[in-house]
Amino acid sequence: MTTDFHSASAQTDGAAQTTSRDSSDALAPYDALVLMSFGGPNAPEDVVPFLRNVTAGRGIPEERLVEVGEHYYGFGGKSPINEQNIALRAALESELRRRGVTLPVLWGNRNWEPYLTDELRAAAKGGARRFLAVTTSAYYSYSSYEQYQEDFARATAALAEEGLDVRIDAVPQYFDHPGFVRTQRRIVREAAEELAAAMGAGSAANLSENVHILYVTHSIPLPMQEDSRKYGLGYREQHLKVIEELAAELSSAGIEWPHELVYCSRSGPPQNPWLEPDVNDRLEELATAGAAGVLVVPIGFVSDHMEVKFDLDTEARQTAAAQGLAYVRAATVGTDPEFVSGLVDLAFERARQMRGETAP
Ligand SMILES: CC1=C(CCC(=O)O)c2cc3nc(cc4[nH]c(cc5[nH]c(cc1n2)c(C)c5CCC(=O)O)c(CCC(=O)O)c4C)C(CCC(=O)O)=C3C
Ligand SMILES: [Fe+2]
Repeated sequence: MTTDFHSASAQTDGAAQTTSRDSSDALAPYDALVLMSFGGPNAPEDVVPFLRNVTAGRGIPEERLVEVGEHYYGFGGKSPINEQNIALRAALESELRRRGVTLPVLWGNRNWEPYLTDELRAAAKGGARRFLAVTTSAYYSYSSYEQYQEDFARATAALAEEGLDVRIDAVPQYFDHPGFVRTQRRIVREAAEELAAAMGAGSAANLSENVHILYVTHSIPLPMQEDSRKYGLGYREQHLKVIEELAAELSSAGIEWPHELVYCSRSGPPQNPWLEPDVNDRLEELATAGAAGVLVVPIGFVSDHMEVKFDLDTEARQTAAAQGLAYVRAATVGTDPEFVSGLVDLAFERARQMRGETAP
């Protein structure tokens, strides 16, 4: 997998030097687009060193690390996230080519190979200097946004020490961007029909049983939630804004199921408060209150990585089954063409701003 990437990057390093500005004007002054992500293990022997990278100095209890390690071992020690990022990188590249842009698309991570700093170094040695990053998180908070900004600063500083003067800018988070929201609208409509079909109804609008929608995102500690309010809308409220749009979409299709925002993947010491309720707790409560089915919509995640595969497709699905609830988990945006095209629109927009053609 890394081999694949390195051969792609070897080609693109050359391109950064030789590509004429003409074909790449839409992203000038940038020399490359960078897909920035979290990273995940590729094999069982990667799991412990990966978890050490993630939690370095962050006070995650040992029991939690063992538990999360088990999630990865349960999937052969391999996170799905890397293949998903390889696919997203390729989709971004195709969309750029379709629009006549020949710039390379690099892929770098915070916690596992290919590491951001290494990928930037290779590109910089090929002559690239200015990078525009797109991250795999749609929302603003310390973990989903600022930590990536810190990664960019750290990589830039490390390369400066080596005499490589690079600069990285990023597109804004995109939870409220049309490419993301329209894709989620389509996804939620399709998933509602899937649940209706699973429950034997002809259509979602005609489903008369007691069904609920649980929109799911990654829990964060309450102080991190509080801090995220500096972005205008806090982390939780950014999700509520997306949910409002999705509820309107469903309503226009005659689907008025009750819905709420719930959380998964809580970690940290039990005495520290995190955003609640947990998806599993709500599934049990809803079943007790007479619900017959649930639609779980992972709006907090852009692809089916470990939180989705384990916390939702494994654990929450089991909870629902034990309660006799019909359960459908909606797709994530993944490499949906409308989503990918929206990311490229954002990159073009950022480049226009950088060239002084539009106001930031
Ligand atoms: C908001 C948020 C996103 C954003 C949504 C997004 O970006 O999609 C996200 C993404 C991810 N988090 C991931 C994995 C982990 N996160 C951890 C720990 C933590 N996450 C937190 C928050 C978030 N995390 C927090 C506040 C912690 C504890 C403190 C800390 O350590 O900062 C831990 C340590 C063990 C544990 O405590 O669970 C692991 C292994 C993976 C990879 C999955 C894969 O391999 O497929 C991905 C994409
Ligand atoms: Fe996380």
